[in-house]
Amino acid sequence: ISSSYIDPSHPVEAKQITTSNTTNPVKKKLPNIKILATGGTIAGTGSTSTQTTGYQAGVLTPDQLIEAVPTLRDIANISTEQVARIDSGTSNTNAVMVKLAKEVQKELDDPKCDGVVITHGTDTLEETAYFLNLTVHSDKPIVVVGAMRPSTSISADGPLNLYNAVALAGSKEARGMGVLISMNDKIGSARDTFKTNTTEVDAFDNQENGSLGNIQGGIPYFYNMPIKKHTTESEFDIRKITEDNLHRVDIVYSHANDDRVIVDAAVAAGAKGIIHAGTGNGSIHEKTLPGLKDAVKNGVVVIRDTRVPEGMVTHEQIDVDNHFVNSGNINPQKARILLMLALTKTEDPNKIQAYFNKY
Ligand SMILES: NC(=O)C[C@H](N)C(=O)O
Repeated sequence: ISSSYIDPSHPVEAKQITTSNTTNPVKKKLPNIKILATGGTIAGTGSTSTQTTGYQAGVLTPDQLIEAVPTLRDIANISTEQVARIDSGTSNTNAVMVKLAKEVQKELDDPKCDGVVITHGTDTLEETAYFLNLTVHSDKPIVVVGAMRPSTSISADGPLNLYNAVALAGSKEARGMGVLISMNDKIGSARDTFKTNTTEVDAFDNQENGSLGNIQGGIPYFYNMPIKKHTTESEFDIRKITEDNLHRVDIVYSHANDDRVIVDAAVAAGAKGIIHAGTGNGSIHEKTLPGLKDAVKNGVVVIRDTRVPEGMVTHEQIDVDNHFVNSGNINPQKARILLMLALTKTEDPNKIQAYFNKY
């Protein structure tokens, strides 16, 4: 991999590599895959081959990414587009997600396109993937992929991750599975996959929700399918959503000695929704609770979620005393995505609870 990748001793300026819009002459039997690039570490460069933190994300163009993996041409007809060029930890926004989702929809609506791969920074990859899972309408494969080491690193993980993602996007097995996250030879659903490690290559996991499968030798093997509704069965539709439709939703992280200050600040900032990442089974500190009750009185929807990675917060019905919606087993950052979308339809906590049960 590293020999076909950029020589780490000579970090290359974007301009020095010939970029091209001309892909291989179309080979009949290969799937047509669109790569939509958004930046991230997969397109990042460092100043030495051992720099694995503090590098610059989103430097390489998508054509540079595919030039680094020549065997991609053997498995797909690839075309590329740069949708954003950001570090997803510092610069991802609702606007970027909306723009990307509209692009994904546009590509998949083209009968000639067989699947889409999105290259993305890993920090907020799970949020973008879940947004796409709930808003794009297509049963064609949609695969989101990133890397933990920059392209210039020894044993960079980007090339194989990208190869696997393209193989997955071109497979018939991935059809109808919703948006998939493919990293480190694993396949996970956008809903149930999340980042669990700050720097290691094996940074994404599904924990108790389980993975969907693995990729070996460029072949995807599925063992499970997502049970929660997605893509073609979703009530949310990116063709009808703009950035302006998405209300402010804040996440409040609970802790010992907590109080209502952050909740009040969120309400003052105009939040229409608050995800309360409580302790344990969605516990809310007694000093925070009055703030959340007042928020509800002011028309804010409160989701009772947890900061604990596994287990669920009592499901299926709202907290009748306080009109808080229970999150089920979705983590706070994904709950923010779902609540933003739910608020485009209703402010009724009972209806929003139904969305949390379904998606
Ligand atoms: N590994 C990565 O991609 C991290 C990077 N900060 C990003 O999210 O863009």
